[in-house]
Amino acid sequence: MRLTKVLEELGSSLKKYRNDADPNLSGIQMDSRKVRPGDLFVAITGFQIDGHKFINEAIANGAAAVIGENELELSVPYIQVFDSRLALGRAASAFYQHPSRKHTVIGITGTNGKTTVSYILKHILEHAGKSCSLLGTVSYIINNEVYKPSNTTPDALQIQELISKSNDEFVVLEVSSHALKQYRIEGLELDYGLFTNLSHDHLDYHPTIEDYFEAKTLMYNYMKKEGSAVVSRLGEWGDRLDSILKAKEIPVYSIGYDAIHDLKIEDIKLNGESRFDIQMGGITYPLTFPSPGLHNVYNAAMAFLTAVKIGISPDVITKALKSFPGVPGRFEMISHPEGATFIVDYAHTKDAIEYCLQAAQEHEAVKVKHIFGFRGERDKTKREHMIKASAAMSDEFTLTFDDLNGITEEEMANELKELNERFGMNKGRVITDRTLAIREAWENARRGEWILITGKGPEEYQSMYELPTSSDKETLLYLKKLQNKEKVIG
Ligand SMILES: CC(=O)N[C@H]1[C@@H](OP(=O)(O)OP(=O)(O)OC[C@H]2O[C@@H](n3ccc(=O)[nH]c3=O)[C@H](O)[C@@H]2O)O[C@H](CO)[C@@H](O)[C@@H]1O[C@H](C)C(=O)N[C@@H](C)C(=O)N[C@H](CCC(=O)O)C(=O)O
Ligand SMILES: Nc1ncnc2c1ncn2[C@@H]1O[C@H](COP(=O)(O)OP(=O)(O)OP(=O)(O)O)[C@@H](O)[C@H]1O
Repeated sequence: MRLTKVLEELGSSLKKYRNDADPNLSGIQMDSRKVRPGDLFVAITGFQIDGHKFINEAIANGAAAVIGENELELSVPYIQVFDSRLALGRAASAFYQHPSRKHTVIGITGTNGKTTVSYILKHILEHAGKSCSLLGTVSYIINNEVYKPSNTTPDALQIQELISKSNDEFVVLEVSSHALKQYRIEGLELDYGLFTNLSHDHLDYHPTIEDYFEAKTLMYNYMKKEGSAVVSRLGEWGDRLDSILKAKEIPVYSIGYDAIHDLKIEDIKLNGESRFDIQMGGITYPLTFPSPGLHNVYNAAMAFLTAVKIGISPDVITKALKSFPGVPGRFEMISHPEGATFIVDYAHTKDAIEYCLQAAQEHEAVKVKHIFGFRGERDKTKREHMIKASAAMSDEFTLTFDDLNGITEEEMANELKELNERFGMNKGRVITDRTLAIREAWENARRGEWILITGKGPEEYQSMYELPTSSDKETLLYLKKLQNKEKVIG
């Protein structure tokens, strides 16, 4: 593609174009190390490092043109822009010929539930005989091929490239607030924009919860003309978003507990699996959903309403929900030979912990134990609330290491001790070594107990383990195998 073709799409982000050569571009890169002859290099002012420092390297590697924010004279055509991240999205979309226009694209934002709702939607769509790509925290899946994720929402370049490879009719993608602030979905066009909920999280990145909410609303700047929103109005943020979207004249379909909503949830019965009714258009649909917990009722309801709007029949959706296999690392159960149940769950907010502990209680557990920790520098303000939730709803809990992420073992150990003393209500203790904490729980597990281990799904990049496994689930499976072996040998 010619450089001028890309330039046409930069719109108001273009500041200055300093060369009238028009090279044919063979690719786009934002990392100088990946530049091949004929590529367009986009220099990003990063959080860690300034990409403009690598322009010479990019040119030495054969860059045919460069986009950047600084005032520069270069030996190749240089396009100066106001914001390189924004320009990157637009340029990548142009280069890959606007791939999102060829698919029905569903963006999902919110604090919790994005991964779960995306998996439920993919399952429903496939049940209805349709194909669906998925981009999110656990994996990127395109044409049934699984790629290891770099982020919850990939960078703009990767999004456009992956979607351009997709032969699937639908694309479901998780849209994080980080991604929205960093223009990672610039150049993407959405058919449906889903909002799950908002709660205390990522306040290390967003100065206030208002800023966090505002970032979430940015997703709706990327709707196709005929696009619509599906909003959970089970909380105040959903109500606020509803007003904002109506002011923008974006059609909103909502879920809630009242008849004013397009989908009304009622008659919830939680006992391991979830049974509940959905009222839509004067018809009641009784549903069974195998993933435990009230939060999963909400997730299933969001997916139900979205699927109906897509045009899938409620009968097909009902059947699909009943056979939903669950999401890796979300309330995954591992049975203990003595009759206890271990659960691995990715809960890392106060709300998520409460939903999970409530779901364990629904099973009439003899005792509910909880093992969890905190990520290093991230979100220090939410730790107190997570401990309070656990102290209020579990019978006992263990604080342990999670990702240390920027702080030392000693600092984290002291923090766990101090937080436990202040907010643990004498129910907590600290075992810093996570593997040891899990092993200790495994060895002491008794019939009827539920032991919830939260904070880590299967995502490898979250791992802080050295040995012998890379996730909480693998640790449990390893202990189980070890115990079975010991039994055989004994
Ligand atoms: C803090 C943050 O959000 N950083 C994101 C940001 O990185 P950055 O562009 O600032 O990276 P940088 O290292 O400063 O590099 C600047 C530029 O120099 C370039 N470079 C660098 C070295 C070199 O030799 N040559 C070169 O050209 C780099 O390719 C880059 O373009 O832009 C990158 C591209 O989009 C992201 O991958 C990266 O996410 C990092 C890995 C990250 O950890 N982000 C987290 C906080 C995040 O985004 N999380 C959310 C979900 C959160 C949740 O819900 O739990 C997510 O969507 O994943
Ligand atoms: N609708 C919901 N409301 C509150 N908590 C939820 C909801 N759905 C899931 N959870 C809890 O949050 C955890 C993370 O769920 P999920 O991975 O679906 O969310 P996410 O938005 O993708 O999270 P992240 O952005 O951090 O990857 C789950 O393991 C569960 O404990």
